[in-house]
Parts: sequence; structure tokens; C-alpha cells
Amino acid sequence: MRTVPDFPEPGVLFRDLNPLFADAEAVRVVIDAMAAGLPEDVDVIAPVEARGFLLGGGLSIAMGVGMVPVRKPGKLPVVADRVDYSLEYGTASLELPAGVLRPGQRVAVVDDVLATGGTVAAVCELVERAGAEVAVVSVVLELPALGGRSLLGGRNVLALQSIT
Ligand SMILES: O=P(O)(O)OC[C@H]1O[C@H](OP(=O)(O)OP(=O)(O)O)[C@H](O)[C@@H]1O
Ligand SMILES: Nc1ncnc2[nH]cnc12
Repeated sequence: MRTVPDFPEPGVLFRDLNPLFADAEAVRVVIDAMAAGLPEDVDVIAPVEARGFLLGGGLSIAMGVGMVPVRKPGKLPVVADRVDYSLEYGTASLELPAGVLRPGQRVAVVDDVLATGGTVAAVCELVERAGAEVAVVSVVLELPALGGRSLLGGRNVLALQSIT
């Protein structure tokens, strides 16, 4: 990965994982490590648009479980629920598709970066409001200086790497 200063706005140190995603061996190592860390009783993966989708497909195949994609507004034909949230550089909203996540299912929330935690906290809220359970939040990279875990309560958070 590489660090790009002042993107998408002044003061943000943007951690760009595109070099990782472009490297087949790195992708394999990351997917294998994420899969190895997930609880065995996970029923479904909830990857977050857009960068979480780059991990969700591989992880779904590696784990043998399906996916419920969590999407930005205006993309889903039928919406179960929506949460508005703040992230490191602004505000946004995420939506859960209707009729695919079942109450009681154990969900792995998957994304590339945990920064302020606003994004994955919003996904956890969508999952739990649907009556499902967040078994784990799995990310490639955590930025602990931004305090993301504090927004996630006592939830199980796995990060492959953390940098300050
Ligand atoms: O912990 P937070 O402060 O919420 O930030 C983390 C989120 O920010 C990025 O997504 P972004 O909203 O930039 O969208 P993208 O995946 O479409 O690039 C990243 O992929 C995480 O989802
Ligand atoms: N600093 C950062 N780098 C990459 N993705 C991010 N998402 C939120 N903050 C980020």
C-alpha cells in the first residue's frame, strides 16, 4: 500500500491499497489471512461498497458463504433499511438490500480500512436492525489513531495490519 497526503481533502493521509489489489500474490495472502481469522460459524459476509467489494468476492469463495452487499444510496432496487453516518472525510449513507439477510444469521462485516469507524458502525447497525448478529468486523488495515474501535462497542474486530 502507499500513503497519499491531502486526499480526498487537506489534512487526510490517504492509505491507498490499490498496489495491493493489483498484486495477485498479495490478494491471495490477504484473502487467506482474512478467511483464517473468521469464526467458522459465520453464515454470510456483508462487504461494504465500494472497496469492501474487492475483498468480499474472494472471501465468499474462500469461506464457502454468500454475500449481502451493503450499498451506497440509489443502487438497490429494494431497500430494507438505510443509515446515515460520518467518516474521516465527510458524511455518507449506506443501505441494506431487502429480503436477503435473515434474522439470526451470523454476519462478517468486511471492508478494506477501519478509520473513524463510522462506516462499519453503520453496517453493524443495519445488520442488527435486521435481527442478524455481527459475528466479526474484518478489515485489512486499521488506523488506530482515528479511534474506530470506540464506535464499535465490544464487537469482535480483526485487522490484518494497523498503522499510525
Ligand atoms: O472508518 P471510516 O472513517 O468510516 O472510513 C473507512 C471507510 O472509508 C472508505 O470508504 P469510502 O467511503 O471512501 O468509499 P469507497 O469504498 O467507495 O472508496 C473505506 O473503504 C471504508 O469503507
Ligand atoms: N485515511 C484513509 N485512507 C484510506 N481510506 C480511508 N477511509 C477513511 N479514511 C481513510
